[in-house]
Amino acid sequence: MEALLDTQGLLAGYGAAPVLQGVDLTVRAHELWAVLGPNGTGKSTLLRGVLGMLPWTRGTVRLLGRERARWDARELARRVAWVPQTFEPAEGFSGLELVLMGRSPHLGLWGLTSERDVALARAVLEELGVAYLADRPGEELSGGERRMLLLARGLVQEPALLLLDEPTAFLDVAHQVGALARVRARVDSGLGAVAVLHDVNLAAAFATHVLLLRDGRALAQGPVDTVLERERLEALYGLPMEMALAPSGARLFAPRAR
Ligand SMILES: Nc1ncnc2c1ncn2[C@@H]1O[C@H](COP(=O)(O)OP(=O)(O)OP(=O)(O)O)[C@@H](O)[C@H]1O
Repeated sequence: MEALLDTQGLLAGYGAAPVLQGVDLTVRAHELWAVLGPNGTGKSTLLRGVLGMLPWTRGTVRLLGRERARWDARELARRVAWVPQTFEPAEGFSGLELVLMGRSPHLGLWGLTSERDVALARAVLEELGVAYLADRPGEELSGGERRMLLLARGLVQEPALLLLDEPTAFLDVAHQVGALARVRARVDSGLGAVAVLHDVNLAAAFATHVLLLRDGRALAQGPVDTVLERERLEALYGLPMEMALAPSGARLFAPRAR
């Protein structure tokens, strides 16, 4: 199966010194990669580097089999969606209109949305349990409501590859689980996804694979069940950790408080 994303030896940064120091990552359809690591370690930089949004990157980045530099931006936006950490909605747009912006790479010459586009946007809002946001003014929304709209915008884009930067930040626990469950359902149907997360237990529950990133390098990467281990998480965060088995069989990780 052709990789949706393939980076080899990715170096990327903003100033003189690289933040990413040679990351290799291959993501295929049916895979949800969680990227875990301490603050400032390069997780968002990895997503931005993949998308070509940084002052400089070295190494190779291939998206759907083609070098990133050879993609036309609009063509790429039909295949790859990015859900950033935050956004400031321009004034005067409703929740539905903000979500519909995800359809723009698919629209024709005049940029007019069709009934199908609107139906799709409403269906995604419904699926995420936030249909009530459709008619709300974007600038009035809370942090969590904005996050749900960002995710909805990424999903209506109908990408082959979805890149999510902390999609669960600001969400209550029900919306965290709801959002990742919807992403995972699409991954099971053939989407490929990369999600920067801070919650190890959400990664354990929803990811198929994990990349542990520390100081711009991969500490470990691979299938979630083999890579997520207490000792590795201790090395990742520099903190004593505990692991327990829930009655369901799920592994639960927590920092050791004392
Ligand atoms: N626009 C920028 N210009 C210069 N340096 C930056 C810029 N954005 C990020 N950095 C630096 O790059 C490093 C990695 O940042 P990045 O945002 O990738 O970290 P992260 O792992 O996503 O962190 P967090 O978990 O805190 O979101 C940090 O040292 C940060 O200060």
